[in-house]
Amino acid sequence: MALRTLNAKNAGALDKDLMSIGAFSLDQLMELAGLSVSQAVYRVHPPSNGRKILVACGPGNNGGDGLVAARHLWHYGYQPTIFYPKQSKSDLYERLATQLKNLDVPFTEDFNGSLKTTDHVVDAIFGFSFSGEVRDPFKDPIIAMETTKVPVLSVDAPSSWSIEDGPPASGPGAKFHPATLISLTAPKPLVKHFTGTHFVGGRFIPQSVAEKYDLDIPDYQGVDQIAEIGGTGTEAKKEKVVGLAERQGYDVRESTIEAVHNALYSDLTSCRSLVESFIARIEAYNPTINAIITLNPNALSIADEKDYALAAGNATGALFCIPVLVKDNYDTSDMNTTGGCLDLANSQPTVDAAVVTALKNAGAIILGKTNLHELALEGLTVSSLGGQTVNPYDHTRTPGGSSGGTGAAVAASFAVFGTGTDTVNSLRSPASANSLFSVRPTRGLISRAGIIPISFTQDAIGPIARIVDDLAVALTVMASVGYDPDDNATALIPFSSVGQDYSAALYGGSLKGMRFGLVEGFFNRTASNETTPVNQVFNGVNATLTNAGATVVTITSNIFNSTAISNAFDTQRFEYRQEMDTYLSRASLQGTHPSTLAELYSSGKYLVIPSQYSYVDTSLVSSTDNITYAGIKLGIQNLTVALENTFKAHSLDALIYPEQANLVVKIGSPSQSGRNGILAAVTGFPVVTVPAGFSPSTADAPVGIPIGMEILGMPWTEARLLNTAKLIAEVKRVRRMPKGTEAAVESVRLGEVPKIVPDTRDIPRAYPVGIL
Ligand SMILES: NC(=O)C1=CN([C@@H]2O[C@H](COP(=O)(O)OP(=O)(O)OC[C@H]3O[C@@H](n4cnc5c(N)ncnc54)[C@H](O)[C@@H]3O)[C@@H](O)[C@H]2O)[C@@H](O)CC1
Ligand SMILES: [K+]
Repeated sequence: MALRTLNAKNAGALDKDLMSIGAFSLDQLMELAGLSVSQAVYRVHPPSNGRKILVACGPGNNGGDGLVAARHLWHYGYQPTIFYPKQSKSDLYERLATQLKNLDVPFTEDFNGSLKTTDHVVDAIFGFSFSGEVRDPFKDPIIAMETTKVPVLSVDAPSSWSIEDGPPASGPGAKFHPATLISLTAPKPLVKHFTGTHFVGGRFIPQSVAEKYDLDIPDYQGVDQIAEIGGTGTEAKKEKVVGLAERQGYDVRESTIEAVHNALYSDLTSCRSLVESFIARIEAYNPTINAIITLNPNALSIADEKDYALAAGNATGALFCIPVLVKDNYDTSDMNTTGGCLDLANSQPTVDAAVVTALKNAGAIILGKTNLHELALEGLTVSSLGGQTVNPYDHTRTPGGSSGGTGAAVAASFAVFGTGTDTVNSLRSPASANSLFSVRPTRGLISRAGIIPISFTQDAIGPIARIVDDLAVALTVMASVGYDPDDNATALIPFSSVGQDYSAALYGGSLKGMRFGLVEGFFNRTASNETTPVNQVFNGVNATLTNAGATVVTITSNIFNSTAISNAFDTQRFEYRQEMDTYLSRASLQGTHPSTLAELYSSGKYLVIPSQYSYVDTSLVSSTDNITYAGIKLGIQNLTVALENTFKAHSLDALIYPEQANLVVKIGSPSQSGRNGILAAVTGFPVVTVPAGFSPSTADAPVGIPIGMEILGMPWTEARLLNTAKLIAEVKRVRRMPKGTEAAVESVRLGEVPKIVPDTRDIPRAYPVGIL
């Protein structure tokens, strides 16, 4: 919106009224003005963009605003330097200068010299009482601001501009176009000529005064002293652009990394608008899906930094401005990391997980954290802190798990992609149940440092996405951590996989001539409403692959029995307690949290599903010293050899099988039964999960319930698996949006990131909290 303007004469009269009718003192008005200036600086140039701020102060009240702003900026952690060549001798100004000197804020006489080392400039030289041509000693600083590449924020007016008519026709300031302007109390007529980012600061004007001068009160948000407004500035451009974007069909639903980058780099949208669009979807649909534990309170300011970088030509990173949701068992230094467990509600890592750092370094915006099956121990995605996450395709069903919050959120387009962890099934079950792609990498490919652990042998982490291409970019970034001394398994990475670009592997190749082993032991051939749809979808997969020229061999070996593998080789109960005790006792884990697993399970603030009571009870007393553990590790080696031999015996490119032999279970079920993740989990072989089809449509599941396929390959063959997944996705287009979250959501300008409170009211009664 464009606000009504105030000419110089009325601006002066308004100030007088504020002091007489309004009963404000000059000190107060200046304090409020300077405070709003400091907030505007923070908004356009957060400290992470560079802390050095050069504040140019003129001889009048505009200069006073600059002195006040500098003091606030110092307290926000900036390092201001003051250029104040014509210092007023009045008591007010001397006190303002003393206040700065008491903070050791330096004063400089060398504007041009200081400009060379500063990160941002505040122009508080002249305000609404400026007239005529600029006189010394201010000519040089204005010429310097005109030409510098350092961004400038002008207070009330770009100094040298006529209050009514804008920039002078010639002389100093004729080409002065600051990046940002903050109009105090109300915009002046000169804003017609201003095209940058425009704020108004004046959240103290009484209604009576506003009415007398016919002023619009802008829409201040939260505790902000400032509001960004439209008119001819950037905001207007953004508003126009959003409208254009809608007309041209750009939409965050089902958006991909490439689509987001195209929109951003062709100026169809801004990073902030993008983030707002995803948040709008979360606000609209999360109350039903309950997939989010927390949103990142800094997401919008990070987006602003990205926009600033983009404007400056510094948009770098494969994930520049890509909103990503991470499972809440990934350590994040700016959000608690809870594992969905009430007893970890206030557990605050001070160091990001290695992969979180990698995602941020690649430009991603960590939009928030997703619910999971508590501590990632099962696949129903219910937790004492996060409640029950709901499958967006069928609200009576679970979203799979344990990374079910990520699965449901990505399916509902709450972010471009998300991350998960997988100890037995947890990256694959949510992909399968939400018509998504995921990769469980070879053991060691991605560092697990800073992830709430379960099992050194079985834990793996990876991305979940709506298309293979995004999965490949995300895997490339997550695997870029490489060897990490904090996770010994990363020492296994072969040279050929170090720094690999998985996107490059997506092109070329053909299904023709490929050989797939269809694992018969991983099906449930007893006909039922829950199993028949899976079997029928796989008949279709078989036909599609065969039609594309591939050979599908049925593998009948009796080693492929998930229940038997699980009973014989699962290592979790031996490794869990030691791993968790190490995680919980690290010095870098701050906030309040238990320091051992035993302490956690004596708190009463946890949820364990009854079918896992004995597993957790055993874990609390067992360890890797247990005599049976060595035998199990040996057994896994034998299984690994048998698996390799299956590949060799049939000249296979990959094994294929349903992630789950039945449909994803209903909410309230005793467990997520029928899954086949254990084979890859214990052997450490990589799996890419792809959507395979849907069950028939029903009233509860209008587009059907998603059914997913695992493609398991030999170690370190992620590139080939992704290529295969892409080829399959090309001949078998499966993914569809969930009906319930299908509608577009109009986004709104947000002053701050809304707080999301997970819904724990619907935890099924079958899972009592605090019982073990
Ligand atoms: N008066 C108030 O109560 C408030 C004033 N505010 C600030 O005060 C500003 C207005 O303050 P002032 O009326 O003191 O005036 P300004 O700060 O706009 O500047 C006037 C000073 O600049 C000098 N000057 C004018 N034209 C010049 C030229 N061509 N070359 C060199 N020097 C020139 C004048 O001699 C005078 O010393 C507003 O724009 C705003 O920033 C805000 O703090 C809000 C409250
Ligand atoms: K100014």
